[in-house]
Amino acid sequence: MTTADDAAPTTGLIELGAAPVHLSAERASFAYDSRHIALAEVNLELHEGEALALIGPNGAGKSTFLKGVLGLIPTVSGSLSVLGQPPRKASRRIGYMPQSDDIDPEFPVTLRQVVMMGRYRSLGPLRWPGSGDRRAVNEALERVGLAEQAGKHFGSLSGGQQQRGMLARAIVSEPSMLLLDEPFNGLDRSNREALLELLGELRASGTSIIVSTHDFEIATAACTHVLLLNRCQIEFGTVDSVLTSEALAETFDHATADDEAHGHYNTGHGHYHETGFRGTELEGGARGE
Ligand SMILES: Nc1ncnc2c1ncn2[C@@H]1O[C@H](COP(=O)(O)OP(=O)(O)OP(=O)(O)O)[C@@H](O)[C@H]1O
Repeated sequence: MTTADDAAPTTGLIELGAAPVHLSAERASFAYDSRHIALAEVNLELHEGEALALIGPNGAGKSTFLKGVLGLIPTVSGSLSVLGQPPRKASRRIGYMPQSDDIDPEFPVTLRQVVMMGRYRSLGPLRWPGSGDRRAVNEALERVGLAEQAGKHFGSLSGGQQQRGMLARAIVSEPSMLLLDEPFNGLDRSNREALLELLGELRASGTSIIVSTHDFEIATAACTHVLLLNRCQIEFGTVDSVLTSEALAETFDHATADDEAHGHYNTGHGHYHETGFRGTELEGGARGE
């Protein structure tokens, strides 16, 4: 058995002319405690500039996978290499936008200060932000269309603006890889389109992206690859090859069967019915029909 930390560092270049490998998982399994595997047997490879959508019901393991890539939870079997390194060592080169944030809206902090938090890891313990850091913050705010709000109290911004601020924080250190947990939730159409455009620009500059989403339209518009999950890998491949009605049925129906059989995890089956995810996208919008 190998673990992430045992994985041999690679140069990231697998063959002449190939794009560098940014993420490589071989039978990787993740756990929060020693008794329960939260997500089992992931096998995939993602290259520079590619984008991966994580799709599965509630409790399927999407956030768990992101935490595994960040090295916040261990790879308990198999191996995971991130940017050619074990996950914890690569985390400085990763930008992360969590699903919900820990910033109390009452906390007296400006948007500019929130974005500067994204520079602290690269600043190190004994260095104050310099002009380069301030320039990076301004540029990140510019990219998400919030330059004019920089001095505002973070808590006074709208929900969509706060989300864009968190995205600015995730990209301010120019990460090689960007992880986004449900970034499109609650965004209106124009904010969604602006985010899609920004993700396209980041990919064109070589950033790889992993995005957890419940939205097929986003997966198709923003991503090159899809990982279907339900506590284990159901399927991985290019968007066109994976988003078939059969694979989606397996991902979501399997959830119901397991949930009923074992009653031990939240599949979110009802949620997908309620939102029309299965009723609309699976039947009408899925590929391969
Ligand atoms: N901090 C934790 N400690 C122990 N188990 C956890 C923890 N967080 C998640 N899990 C378990 O790991 C499994 C996968 O959960 P995860 O949050 O990764 O799913 P998800 O696909 O991101 O769900 P959602 O769409 O609801 O955000 C679930 O069984 C969940 O209960």
